[in-house]
Amino acid sequence: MSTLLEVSGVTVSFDGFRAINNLSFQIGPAEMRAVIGPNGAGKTTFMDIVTGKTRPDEGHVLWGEKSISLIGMSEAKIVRAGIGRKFQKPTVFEEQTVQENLLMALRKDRGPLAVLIYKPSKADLEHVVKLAEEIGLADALLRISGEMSHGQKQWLEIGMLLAQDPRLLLVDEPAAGMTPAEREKTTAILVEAAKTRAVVVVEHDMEFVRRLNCKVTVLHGGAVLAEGSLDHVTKNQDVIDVYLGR
Ligand SMILES: Nc1ncnc2c1ncn2[C@@H]1O[C@H](COP(=O)(O)OP(=O)(O)OP(=O)(O)O)[C@@H](O)[C@H]1O
Repeated sequence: MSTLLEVSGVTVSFDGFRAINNLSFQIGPAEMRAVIGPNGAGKTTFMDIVTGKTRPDEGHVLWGEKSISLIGMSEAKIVRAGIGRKFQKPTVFEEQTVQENLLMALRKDRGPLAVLIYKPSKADLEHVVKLAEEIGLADALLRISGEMSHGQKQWLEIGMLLAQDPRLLLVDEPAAGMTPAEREKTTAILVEAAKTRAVVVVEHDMEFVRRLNCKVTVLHGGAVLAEGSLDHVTKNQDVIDVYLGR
């Protein structure tokens, strides 16, 4: 398997406490991966490292075919390199419609003047329709985003990230606060997205992880405790002891 992201021997300490401890793992170019683990396992810190928010003390974070180091790269440059991150709370422009939000996400030139004089091209409008179909909001293009449900806002934000066509999408607890029906639809959106890019989902909800039907990495104490299918890792006694059995 070729590698899109390689994290090797990464360590991060906060005031002497090792939040990430010699962490190593790899993600392939079009794969879905779930990352699970108890509170404080280092899941958020791992995403902070990959997106350039936190700089590791040791180790390598290599990206793409050319194995470019992401360490020391600015957060904006990492986004441009093709890494998108979805935080837990949706951050759509509430007063704008779904279409306007998606158009804004597509825009390459975001300078103030460019925004003022922007008229969407036919190609941009068609692209937005396609994105809206991918996130199940094709019938909601003209709806004001702030009036939609929590789940719909989350899908819109996923669509806004997909508009940037990232090669890796990091998604933090997408199922939180969703109804069972919304969770199911979220699974479908992410599974579809992972056909053409890597998608890494951090999630506590085991039913959600099961439906993603993918390789699972269990973090504990800032390192990989177990890795494999969900059935494989949930049978692991260490995983039961530190996470599932609690
Ligand atoms: N900026 C920081 N300063 C000090 N300690 C930190 C900082 N960021 C994270 N930590 C600590 O590092 C450890 C790992 O935290 P992290 O948030 O990555 O865990 P997590 O697996 O995402 O947990 P959760 O499931 O609760 O979100 C925790 O013990 C946390 O308190």
